[in-house]
Amino acid sequence: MTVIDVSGLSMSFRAPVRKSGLRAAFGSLVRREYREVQALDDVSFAIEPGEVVGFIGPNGAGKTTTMKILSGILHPTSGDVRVLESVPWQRRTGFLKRIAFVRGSQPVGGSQELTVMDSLEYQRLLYDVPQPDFGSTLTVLEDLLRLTPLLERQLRALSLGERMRVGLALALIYRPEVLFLDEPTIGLDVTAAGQIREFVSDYVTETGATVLLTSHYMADVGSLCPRLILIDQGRVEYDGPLAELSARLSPYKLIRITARGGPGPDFGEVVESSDGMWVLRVPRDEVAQTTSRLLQALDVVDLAVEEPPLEKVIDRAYREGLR
Ligand SMILES: Nc1ncnc2c1ncn2[C@@H]1O[C@H](COP(=O)(O)OP(=O)(O)OP(=O)(O)O)[C@@H](O)[C@H]1O
Repeated sequence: MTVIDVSGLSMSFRAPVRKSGLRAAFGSLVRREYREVQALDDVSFAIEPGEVVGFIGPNGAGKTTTMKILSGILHPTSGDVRVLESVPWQRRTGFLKRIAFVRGSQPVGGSQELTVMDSLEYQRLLYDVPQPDFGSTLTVLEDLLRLTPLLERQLRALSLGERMRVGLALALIYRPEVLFLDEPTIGLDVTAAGQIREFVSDYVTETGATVLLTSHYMADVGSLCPRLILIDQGRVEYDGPLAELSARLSPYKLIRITARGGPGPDFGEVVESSDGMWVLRVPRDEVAQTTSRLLQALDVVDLAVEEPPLEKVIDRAYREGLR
């Protein structure tokens, strides 16, 4: 069974046009002008059970709009969508209990006066989680998200990183099968972001959940998502393995070499060098041959072949497009 099936999805918003200045402000009270924003234009993709898919694109590409539609918050202008065989915007209780939508920009809603434990209890009642399941899931989440010291704290007193951990716990306490994660590491420091990534990876391994994840941080995408869907101006530009996108956009690999004397100019373009270490940019189909020549010609201490940094690949995709 396909978990997420999207076909010909389009969404346009009618946004009021407001000109600046007092006269224009009064004018808009009498006669409102609108402009049409085409956020999604004929988007199609399918996601199978247990897949973790990175949904990436520049600002305003349509990622959050798609997630809102898939989680039943927005009704699209047109198109067919099935998530767990349900139409999301019909918001059937049975469906809502099987999915979760977590936004890094606002991970915990509701009354900020409640403690974390009260909020978890509230979720238990709302989602009808049997007490034994609640207890066992909470034990796992406490451990994976290091929640124990936070349980008696009020939501309003949590730091950004703590809010994200709590937001995930609130979303996962009812064990959803499909997880929509919108920028789960936004604003977090390197360590906190790494912990969230590790948690998502463990959760997926343990539960087999299906995940659609947006992020502007390539570390999230690179470490969690074997498959990428790249969207730009509301249209899907790429859907496939991460490695293939890399190969398509960057016909080079990097050879990182530590050697006495240095490689010299005839082995490839040197893109970085320091203290006996050089990074060479070499066409993909010449990597094996260049590596063997390097090993024969030089006193090599260390050698590694690397993909170009994902940031560079994606930046190129955003700036130059894929068509
Ligand atoms: N409620 C709305 N009314 C009018 N336009 C909207 C509304 N919501 C989104 N849009 C527009 O739809 C387009 C897609 O927005 P969306 O938030 O889905 O982008 P995004 O890919 O999530 O961007 P970001 O990476 O900046 O979060 C943008 O042009 C945005 O301005």
